[in-house]
Amino acid sequence: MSKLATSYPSWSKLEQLSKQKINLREAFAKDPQRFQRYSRSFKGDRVKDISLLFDFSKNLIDDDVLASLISLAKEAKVEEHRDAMLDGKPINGSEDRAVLHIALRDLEGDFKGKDSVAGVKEVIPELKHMKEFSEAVRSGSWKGYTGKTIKSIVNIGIGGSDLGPVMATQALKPYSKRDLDAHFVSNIDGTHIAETLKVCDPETTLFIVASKTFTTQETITNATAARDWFMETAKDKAHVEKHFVALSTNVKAATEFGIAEANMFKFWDWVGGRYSLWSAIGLSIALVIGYENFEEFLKGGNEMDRHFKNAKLEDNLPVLLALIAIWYNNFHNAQSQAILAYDQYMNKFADFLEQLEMESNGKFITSNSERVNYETGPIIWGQPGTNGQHAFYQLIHQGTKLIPCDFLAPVESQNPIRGGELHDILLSNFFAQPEALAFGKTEEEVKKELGPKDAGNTFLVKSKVFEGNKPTNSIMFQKLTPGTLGALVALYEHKVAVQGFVWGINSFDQMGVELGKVLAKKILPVLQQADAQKVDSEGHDSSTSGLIKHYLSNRK
Ligand SMILES: O=P(O)(O)OC[C@H]1O[C@@H](O)[C@@H](O)[C@@H](O)[C@@H]1O
Repeated sequence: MSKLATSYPSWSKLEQLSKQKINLREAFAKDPQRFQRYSRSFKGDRVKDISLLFDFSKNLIDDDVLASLISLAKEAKVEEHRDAMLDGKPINGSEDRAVLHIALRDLEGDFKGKDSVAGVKEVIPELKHMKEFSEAVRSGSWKGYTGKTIKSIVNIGIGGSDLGPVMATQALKPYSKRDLDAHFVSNIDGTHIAETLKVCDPETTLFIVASKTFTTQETITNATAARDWFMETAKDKAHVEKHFVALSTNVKAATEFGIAEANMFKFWDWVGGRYSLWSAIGLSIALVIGYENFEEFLKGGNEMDRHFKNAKLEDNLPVLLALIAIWYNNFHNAQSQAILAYDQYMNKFADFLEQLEMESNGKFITSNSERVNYETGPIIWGQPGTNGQHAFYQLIHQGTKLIPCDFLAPVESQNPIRGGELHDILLSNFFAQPEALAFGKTEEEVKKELGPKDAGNTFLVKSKVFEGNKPTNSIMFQKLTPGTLGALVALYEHKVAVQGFVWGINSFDQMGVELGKVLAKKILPVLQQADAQKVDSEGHDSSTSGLIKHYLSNRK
């Protein structure tokens, strides 16, 4: 059973340690080996193109802090929780489910403990189905109802059934089949599907209805709208099977929607939505980058799984990433964390991590049903570099909030424009920003720089001071290959799990998304009946009633 994290001896020790201010200028000056001491490298042993360098030396840590964070992980039994997860124990207690996204990428059978869990043995046959189907569509042997090759795919899904595929297809665009357009429709705002259908041809479009539960209102409604649009041209229901496939754990509901069993790609209840891009939900990824590349992506995830299982805590990348974030979240009052990827292909990476981290760890109840008396998951946000530099970095450098940042960048660009000049400029920024954040600029330095003419202008001088001491992680990877992306995603997945283990919460349910859904379902009939009189009898507060009535009396 999980305890309150504040009950661990190391928690109090860390509270003490957080009172001693670590100054990064002094720490680096004192220790020429600081980078060597606080960085780790990681190489794939099966997927050879994976090579990561994780530098955490620009953090407000020293050996004492690090040792106490590691002790905290031990006291919270992170290794035992990890092993229970990898063994397929039902660690998602509120739903009594195993948490086995690792099984989806365990192609070589490294994790035996999970094999008795129902569904695990179906992973490989289901992958075979995805392989055959994606190859048929990509090669052109799968034809639409008029005998034409598929030119567009439209993934209709939301949350985990959207964000992972969107992020990964963007990230791996260099590996994509350029003559196959991929679209993603998620929002129930009719604009999303309308604008997508405008650029699609019913004869050459394949719709992928992606929904774990197959009950999600947005997805089922958008899929129904897509089917209506398709039927306007195709007329005959029998043509649906050439143009609609389903990705789901709910075979019954997908069948009721009219999707033939042969066009269903299954997964299992032990795959959480935000962990589902490795499952059938990744079909759009396989279609875009090809099955072999998709498999490399899976293998990259598995490289990180084995590292997570085998590396000692001091060298374990997900553990270190998690503990460092806990250090700021719980001992320095940091409310948020920024994800800053210096790779344009990763422009959806922060969006993806938003769900991964915030839906997983935005919880106030421990697995022991106690209310936590400490902060849990931070707010995750970000934009790719260098765009963010010209937008919100001002606040990170000189604002009043502490925002720890993860900087990520590839050594090799996929697009070495002007002989690599643009990439050098990009990377010069990737190196410069964490340096500026860590070391800042003192008043003396500002005065010196301004020279005698302006050094007496106090407001100017003070405005130009950078206090520095802002913590960052830097993660460099060789190149954004499918394997590397797999390893990076798994790195963050396990980071989230470790944090949940320390905070004693269940990172694998998402009860907090339910209440709003229930209330919306109650309000919808009132909007459909357009009965403004009835609104008052529905028992809403005056604000909600007022807003509904405003809508009903003003809509056309
Ligand atoms: O894949 P389906 O079942 O449509 O769910 C889509 C999304 O729904 C949300 O409310 C959350 O529960 C997410 O975790 C999930 O990914």
